Amino acid sequence: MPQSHQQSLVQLSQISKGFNDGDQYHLVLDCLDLIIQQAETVALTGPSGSGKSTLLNIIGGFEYPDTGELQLQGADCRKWHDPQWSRFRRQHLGVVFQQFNLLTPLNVRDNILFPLSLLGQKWNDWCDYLLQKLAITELAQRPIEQLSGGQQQRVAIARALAHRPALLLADEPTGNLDAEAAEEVMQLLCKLAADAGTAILMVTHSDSAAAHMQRRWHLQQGKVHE
Ligand SMILES: Nc1ncnc2c1ncn2[C@@H]1O[C@H](COP(=O)(O)OP(=O)(O)OP(=O)(O)O)[C@@H](O)[C@H]1O
Repeated sequence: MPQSHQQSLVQLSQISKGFNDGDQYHLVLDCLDLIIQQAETVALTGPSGSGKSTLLNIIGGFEYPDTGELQLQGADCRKWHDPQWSRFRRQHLGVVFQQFNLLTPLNVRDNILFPLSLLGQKWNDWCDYLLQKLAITELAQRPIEQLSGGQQQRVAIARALAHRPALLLADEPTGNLDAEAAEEVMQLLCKLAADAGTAILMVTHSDSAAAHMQRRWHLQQGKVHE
């Protein structure tokens, strides 16, 4: 994949996306333009139903736009199909959702190892560092179902950053936590992403979570306002 220091990590040009609702077409994203630079952190806010998750899904290749251009690290993704998207996600993308999507039959360590093993990588010092910083070292052998919501959230963050992705997509990553835990997790997330050189695009309804990001975008009526 082509790369240079000046190259944007994510570039959306004139992206539109809508859904059929009965016999009505509902336009959700309306000719959106946006750029995310390498290692930049961005909060995405907006009313419920404004299209925040749809936008994240398009950038992650989980949904396709109706029209417009999407470039990731300079590569034109319009014609990508599953093998290319899967490869990009495995190598360059980390994802943290509100429902952590951890593999419940596995323990903490194996959940974090999983994305690495798909890349042919082994457990390494960075994994130990993630566990230590997230205060889950003691839980490494514990099955996921025996963890609290806050502990699972930390495992989800470790798993998302284990392969040092270029971009982390986070959808309400502190949505299940109380205010104090949310603040702590946001601080950790930002520090670890900075250590890994990872850019973040984070959907949130929380002003205090958004304040941790360098930039803040508000999505309303299909457009992003800064
Ligand atoms: N697969 C789909 N089929 C039909 N409509 C959809 C689909 N996905 C999303 N929508 C609609 O698109 C609009 C945007 O949804 P989206 O989930 O992106 O909003 P959101 O800003 O993330 O909302 P929230 O803050 O409530 O999570 C909503 O009206 C939703 O009903």
